[in-house]
Amino acid sequence: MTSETLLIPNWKIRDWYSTQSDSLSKPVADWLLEEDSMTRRCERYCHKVTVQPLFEGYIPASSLGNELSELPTDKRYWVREVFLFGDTIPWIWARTVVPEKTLSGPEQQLIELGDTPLGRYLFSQSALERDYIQVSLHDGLWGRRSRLRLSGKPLLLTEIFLPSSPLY
Ligand SMILES: C=C(O[C@@H]1C=C(C(=O)O)C=C[C@H]1O)C(=O)O
Repeated sequence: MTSETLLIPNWKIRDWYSTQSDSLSKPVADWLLEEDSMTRRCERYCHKVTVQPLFEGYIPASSLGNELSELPTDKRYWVREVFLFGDTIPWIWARTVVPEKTLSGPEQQLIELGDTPLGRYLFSQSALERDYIQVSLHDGLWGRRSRLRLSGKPLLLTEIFLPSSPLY
């Protein structure tokens, strides 16, 4: 299955709704409620994790869906969408939305990640906090949305677990 056939329609992300987490089986909950790096978790299930950026750039608030209600108002937002691969298999589609005000100081590195997994930066920062994790089930695919903070500055991370992911 090529990555092109796995594009997750953004409208699904914009119309995100959370699913009652009490409906989770333990194996699925272990994945979705992972507090540590998802990249590091995936590395336990393959030889190499790689990330393929699909989109990186600034977008206005008007292009965000209900992600806007989870983030402070800002002039524009840095959006990064990637596929995360376990060896050659696409396992996760991820979308990160970062208010421009978050991109101050060392967080400016977030716009220079390229094919470096976001987790390599996030989990090297002592000032990383996770406000919450919401879980969701869209068309049979489990997903989670985390609001993270770096030195108190927020960003929103949505991860959709693709059919070949070891979560299933
Ligand atoms: C956020 C992490 O990194 C992974 C890589 C991402 C990226 O490179 O944009 C996004 C989400 C994760 O699946 C993580 O390791 O927890």
